[in-house]
Amino acid sequence: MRLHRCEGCLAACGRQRRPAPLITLPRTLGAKSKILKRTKRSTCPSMSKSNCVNMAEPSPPTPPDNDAPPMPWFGMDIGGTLTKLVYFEPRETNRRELDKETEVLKNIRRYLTRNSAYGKTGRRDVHLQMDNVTIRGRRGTLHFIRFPTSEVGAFLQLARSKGMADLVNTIYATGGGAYKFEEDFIKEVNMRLSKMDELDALIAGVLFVDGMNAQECYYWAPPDELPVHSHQTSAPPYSEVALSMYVRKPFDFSNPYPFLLVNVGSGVSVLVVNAPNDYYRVSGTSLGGGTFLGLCCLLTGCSSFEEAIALAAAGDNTTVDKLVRDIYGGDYARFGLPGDLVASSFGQMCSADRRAKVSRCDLARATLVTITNNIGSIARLCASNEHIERVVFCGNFLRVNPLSMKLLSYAMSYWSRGALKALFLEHEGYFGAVGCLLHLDVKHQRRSRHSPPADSQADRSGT
Ligand SMILES: Nc1ncnc2c1ncn2[C@@H]1O[C@H](COP(=O)(O)OP(=O)(O)OP(=O)(O)O)[C@@H](O)[C@H]1O
Ligand SMILES: CC(C)(CO)[C@@H](O)C(=O)NCCC(=O)O
Repeated sequence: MRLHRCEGCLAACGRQRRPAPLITLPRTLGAKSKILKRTKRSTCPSMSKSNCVNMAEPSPPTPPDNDAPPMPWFGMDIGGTLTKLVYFEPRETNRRELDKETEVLKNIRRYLTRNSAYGKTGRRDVHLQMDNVTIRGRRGTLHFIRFPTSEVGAFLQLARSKGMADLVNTIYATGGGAYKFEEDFIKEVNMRLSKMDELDALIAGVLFVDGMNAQECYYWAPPDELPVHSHQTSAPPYSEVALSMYVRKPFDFSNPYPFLLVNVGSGVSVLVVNAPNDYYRVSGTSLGGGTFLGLCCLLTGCSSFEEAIALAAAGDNTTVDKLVRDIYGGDYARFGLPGDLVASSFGQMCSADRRAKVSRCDLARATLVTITNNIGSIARLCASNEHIERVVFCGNFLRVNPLSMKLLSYAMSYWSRGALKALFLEHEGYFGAVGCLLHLDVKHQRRSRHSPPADSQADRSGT
C-alpha cells in the first residue's frame, strides 16, 4: 500500500491511500457512468471498506482480450500551459503480446515507470498513481505525467528517440494543443492525433476516476464542521490563522447530479453537469491559473508555479488590497460586509509609499487571493442561478495550492450561508487525459466491432 503524500499540503495528512478497486470499463460512456455509479454504491464489493483492504488478495486472472487496441495505451491533454499524459501499464502481458512485444515497447514501459522525471521539465506524479485499474478487461496501473506545453517539441524528440513513433501511429489527444500541434506530430514523428473534445473528456475522466477511487472527492472544513458564517472567532474567518485550522475530509460523490464543474486551468470553464451525457458550459473567465502565474512572474520575478505558491503562502494580502475597514473604518454592517473583507483588490497599490514597502510575498498572496475570489464569485453566481448545491473545482491551478482550496471553501460556504459546498478532486488536472484514454477504448470498439455509435457527447466530438 502506498502512503499518500499530500504534496504542498499545509497539514501533513498522512492518510493511507487505498489501491483503486477493480472496475471494468463498460461499453459506452453513457452506460459507463451508470455502471460506475451502481458499482460504487452496491454491486462492486471491492468498494466497501473491508473489501478495499482485501485488494491485496490475489485477483482473478485478466481475461484475454484479443480485440483490444495494441499497447501502449496513452491519453493526452495538451492544454494552454501544461500537457498531461496518462499511461496505462498492463500488469500482465497476454500471449499474443508476448509473441509480439518488441524491445521498443519494453523500453518505453521501463523508461516511463522507472523514472519520475523526464528531461528537464517532465514529471510523473507518483503520488497519484492508480494501481489495479481494469480497462477493457486488462488490469494494470495508471501513471500520471505532465510537462509544460511549451516543451511539446522536446517531447516529440524524446518520442522519436525512444522509438515510440515506430510503435504508435495514433495518439488520442484533447485540449487546444491537439488542434494546434496536429501538424507537428505528423511532421516530427508521423503520429496522427485522434482528437476528443476537452470538456467531454474532462467529464468522462472525472466520473471514471471518481468511480475507481473512493477517496477521490474531498472537501475542506473547520474541524467542528460548523457553518463558517456562524463562527465567532477573534481572527477573521478567512485569515491565515482560521484557514490553517481547516481539515481535509472525504466526500461521498456517488450520487453527484446535478453538479457544477469549475475547471481552473490556464483559463476557467464552468459546466453544469446534469448527467454523464447531459452538460453545458454555462460560463468561463480568462482570469484563471495562467493569470495568477503570469501576474506573479511580472510582479515578483518568480519563475515557476511552485515558487509563486510558496511566496503566496508566506505573504499577507492586506498590505496590498484595500479592505472594507480601510474605507469604512470598520464593518459596512447594513449590507453584511465585514471590515476584513477585501473591498478592492490591489487597492492600496496606488500609493507610492505603500508600493515602496510591499514585499514579493504580499504581492503573490494578493494575486492568489484576487484570482481565487473572482473564480469563487463566478462559481457561486452560476451555482445559485442554476440551483445547484455542489460545486466541484478541478484543474492544475489547485495543484500544491491548499490555500486557494480553503479560500474557495470558505467563500462558497460563507456567501451562501452554508447552502453551497465546494468539493475538490485528488487527480486535479488529469481528468481530460484520462477521458481520452477511455475514448481510445470506445473508438477502438466501434471500429473493431462495428457497433452502432454510442449516444454520448464524447462520440459526437470532433474526432
Ligand atoms: N508545474 C506547473 N507549471 C505551470 N503551471 C502550473 C504548474 N502546476 C500548476 N500550474 C497551474 O496550473 C495551470 C494550468 O492548469 P491545467 O493544466 O489544468 O490547464 P491547461 O490545460 O494548461 O489550460 P487550459 O485548460 O486553459 O487550456 C497553470 O496556469 C498554473 O496556474
Ligand atoms: C479556452 C479554454 C476552454 C481552453 O481550455 C479555457 O482556457 C477557458 O475556458 N478559458 C476562459 C474563456 C472564457 O472567458 O470563457
